[in-house]
Amino acid sequence: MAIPRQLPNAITIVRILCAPVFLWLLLVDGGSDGALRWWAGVLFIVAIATDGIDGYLARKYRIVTDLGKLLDPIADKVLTGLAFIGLSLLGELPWAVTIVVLVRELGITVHRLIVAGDHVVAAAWMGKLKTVAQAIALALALLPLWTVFGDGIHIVNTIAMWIAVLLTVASGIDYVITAVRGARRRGAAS
Ligand SMILES: O=P(O)(O)OC[C@H](O)CO
Repeated sequence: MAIPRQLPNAITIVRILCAPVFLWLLLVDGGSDGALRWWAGVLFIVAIATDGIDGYLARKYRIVTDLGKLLDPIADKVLTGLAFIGLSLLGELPWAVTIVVLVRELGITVHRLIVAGDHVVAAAWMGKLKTVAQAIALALALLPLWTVFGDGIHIVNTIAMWIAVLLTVASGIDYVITAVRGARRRGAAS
């Protein structure tokens, strides 16, 4: 069975378009734990879940494109970045955490775009693990689960967020080390 060649990239673009809608749902009533907050959390989970689907379809049907390779991580970062910003705007996450995450995400994105003409910086395994950890931590923080499980859930949320932030920093350092080693190798070869 064949699928339209542009389907994976179309899914990626839908993920980007979901991001502002999700942020609006989160902020529109001040982040209160009503229906809109639940919808914000559900939309975030559905949108971030498509991250696995577009990549899977592209690989399965051998329709991986350079555009897709660049667009896919950007779509993740728009969605997770707005989630971090939204939680900080609501006063539920320190801005220091959000800034550290945004600097790391922006850094790897700018690096990818700068070297794109020369080589592709593929997502490393630690980067993929980081995205999963961020998705779990953000989903836990966005859904008003305290209305179901009580305030104890905040301890789980805090631990999940720490794991996500540590992986974010560690995977950023991993990319820097890989980039420096690659530059040295290319320098030695020329
Ligand atoms: O390491 P990053 O920041 O490029 O993220 C990895 C991608 O999100 C995996 O889809």
